[in-house]
Amino acid sequence: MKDVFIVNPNSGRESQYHLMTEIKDHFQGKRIIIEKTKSPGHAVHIAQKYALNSSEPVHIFVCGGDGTLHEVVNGIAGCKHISLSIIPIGTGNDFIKSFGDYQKDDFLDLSKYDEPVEQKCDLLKINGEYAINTVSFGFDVNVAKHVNHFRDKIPVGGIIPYYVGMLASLSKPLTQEYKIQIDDKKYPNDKYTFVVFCNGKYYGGGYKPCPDALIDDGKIDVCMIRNVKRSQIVGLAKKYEKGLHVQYTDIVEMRRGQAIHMDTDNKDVDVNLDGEIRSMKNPTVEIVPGAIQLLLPRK
Ligand SMILES: Nc1ncnc2c1ncn2[C@@H]1O[C@H](COP(=O)(O)OP(=O)(O)OP(=O)(O)O)[C@@H](O)[C@H]1O
Repeated sequence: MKDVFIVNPNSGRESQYHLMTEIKDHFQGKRIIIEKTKSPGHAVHIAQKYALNSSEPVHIFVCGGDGTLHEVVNGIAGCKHISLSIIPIGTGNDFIKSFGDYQKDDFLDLSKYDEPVEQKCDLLKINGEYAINTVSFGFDVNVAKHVNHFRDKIPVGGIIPYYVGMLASLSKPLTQEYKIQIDDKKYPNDKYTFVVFCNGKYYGGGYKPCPDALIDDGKIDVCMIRNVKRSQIVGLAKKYEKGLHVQYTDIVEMRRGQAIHMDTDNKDVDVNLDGEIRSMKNPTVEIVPGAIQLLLPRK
């Protein structure tokens, strides 16, 4: 088995220093490969190199945040000879929060990957691109856009960019109109504030749109929140953080399915895939069961 570290050198500079020291200590005398990304999108190509060029088993450690994880997943989806471990040195690292039995430090401890726990993981596929955690439309996409914009200007870590993004988004319209079809069921045209499709449970720096989502159930969990008023958003956000919004059945609808179509009237809409923003019209989201072999740290 070949061990390959794909590292975003811009992610968590302090944790990165510790990680490099730990890699040297832990793998002393063993052959490992460290691949540092050079630009956004590069991690896809690095991962593809190992996915396509050989059938020798490869253990990829993705070292970064959810953005780097998203890229690596897009390079290796469906490749049976690649296993993936996540070393969360990014800012939000929302995907690993779905593993409730683990703390972040467990993922950072390289000695815990000597006898790892195998875990199959589904992926979401939307118009040809994969997402491992969430795909979403609406208010949170505006927030994510502002978060990315703010981080480009002021390199502040932690939760601050998410709060700034939230405040900036409150000045924009809070709803968009969509026609949604989940498997065979069509939902009437309606105004939605959030539409979130989940494989993992958390996104956006710790919000919990689909508290019951499982990464290996072959299903997409769906959270649709209709027409929230500006005066309701802060109260709702507090509940949303804990996954308690599901109680508001007058505005919140929770569903589960395998294929979802969004009719956007042929207009381009912004979509958030694991924190990366894309623009698409009439997208279809499907589940791809067991597309990734995860190796989790030993418990
Ligand atoms: N060498 C690089 N230079 C500039 N940007 C890079 C480089 N390598 C990767 N990136 C980009 O950096 C973005 C953010 O990285 P990443 O997701 O690893 O950290 P983060 O944003 O701190 O974490 P999180 O997404 O969990 O909040 C990714 O979208 C990726 O495309």
